[in-house]
Amino acid sequence: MEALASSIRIILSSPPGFMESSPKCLVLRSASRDASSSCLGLKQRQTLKKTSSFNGVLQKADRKNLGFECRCDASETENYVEMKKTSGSSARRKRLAVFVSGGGSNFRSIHEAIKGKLVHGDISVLVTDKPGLQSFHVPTVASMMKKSSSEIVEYISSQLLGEIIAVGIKVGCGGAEYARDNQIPVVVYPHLKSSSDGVSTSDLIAILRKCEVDFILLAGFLKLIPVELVREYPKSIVNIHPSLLPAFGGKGFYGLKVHKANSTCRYSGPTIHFVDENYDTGRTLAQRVVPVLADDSVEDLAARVLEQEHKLYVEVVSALCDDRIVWREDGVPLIRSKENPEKLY
Ligand SMILES: Nc1nc2c(c(=O)[nH]1)N[C@@H](CN(C=O)c1ccc(C(=O)N[C@@H](CCC(=O)O)C(=O)O)cc1)CN2
Ligand SMILES: NCC(=O)N[C@@H]1O[C@H](COP(=O)([O-])[O-])[C@@H](O)[C@H]1O
Repeated sequence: MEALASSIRIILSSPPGFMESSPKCLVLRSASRDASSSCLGLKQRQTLKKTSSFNGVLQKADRKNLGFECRCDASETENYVEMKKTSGSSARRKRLAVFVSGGGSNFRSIHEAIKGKLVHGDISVLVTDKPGLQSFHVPTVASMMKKSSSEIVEYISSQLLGEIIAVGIKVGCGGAEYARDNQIPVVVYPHLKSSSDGVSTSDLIAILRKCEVDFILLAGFLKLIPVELVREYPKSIVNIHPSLLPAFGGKGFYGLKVHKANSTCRYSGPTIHFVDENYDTGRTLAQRVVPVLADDSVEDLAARVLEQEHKLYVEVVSALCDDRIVWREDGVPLIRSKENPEKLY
């Protein structure tokens, strides 16, 4: 029982971005992260709901995503005036959609660069394949927590003000939480067959158009972007991959799996590429090289690559927002240097 108590903390309030809870609703934040989720930064929250209309509440919460107003920063208006003064053009700041599935550290570093005025764009919407709240039966929660149902019921009953009707787990991701904490609208995509969550590709395209999104940034997003979306945003979707493509790319190569495969080499590093309809086969735009050290663990290598990812993605997004991407006649995309406009790299 102590082990269970140590891995679950009870929060008797609704954290921001969480649906309103009834007096009998507890939010239990589980600190436990199993191996399969470690690369996704998966956090689990458990919610107890006295009502049987749990899914109804979920659907209402998720319907908000479809009706949300696209975000238009006050700062954006202010910067727009600034750009009009300096450039004399009526070009507005670029609008970005970021797609995540996990911890969202690349998303956060881009957002921080925007706040630090290193990137002259704005994030209008965050898209994630991780749904909001989901309701599970107690036995399912028990198997997720690797406990018996009676242990789950006994522990939670000991903490509860009333009896248990259902237990819900919030299977979210750090990126979505960061977005909610920073008032960035969150859309769940793709539509999940298992529940009412998520929008269809055509709905997503409509939302992105409504938000006047210029560029889509994939940052740890683990689903294949369908050809309809790729065609809707030609030369406007980029992805970051944690190896020097074409090495260790393609289906099955994501998260720590990439670093495990790469650990047999002497060098690694992030690649940012334009997205086509297949995994990791689009035109490479930028790369950075890091050494693979003899005594590196997979996690050591992942951390070294991730540090360079954050820097490289900010550099690339800055170039995208400044219209500094140049397509060579053979179809190779290059970046025009900010400091020396004569220089392409
Ligand atoms: N059309 C494209 N979609 C996506 C691309 C792309 O280049 N073109 N890049 C990926 C990101 N990625 C590598 O950078 C990548 C992500 C996921 C996979 C993968 O094998 N996924 C599994 C499912 C994993 C899960 O759902 O947990 C699979 O498809 O079986 C490979 C590469 C994003 N989308
Ligand atoms: N093939 C896709 C892939 O493996 N992407 C990788 O997922 C991680 C997401 O981290 P983050 O959520 O902290 O940005 C990053 O290392 C990114 O390169």
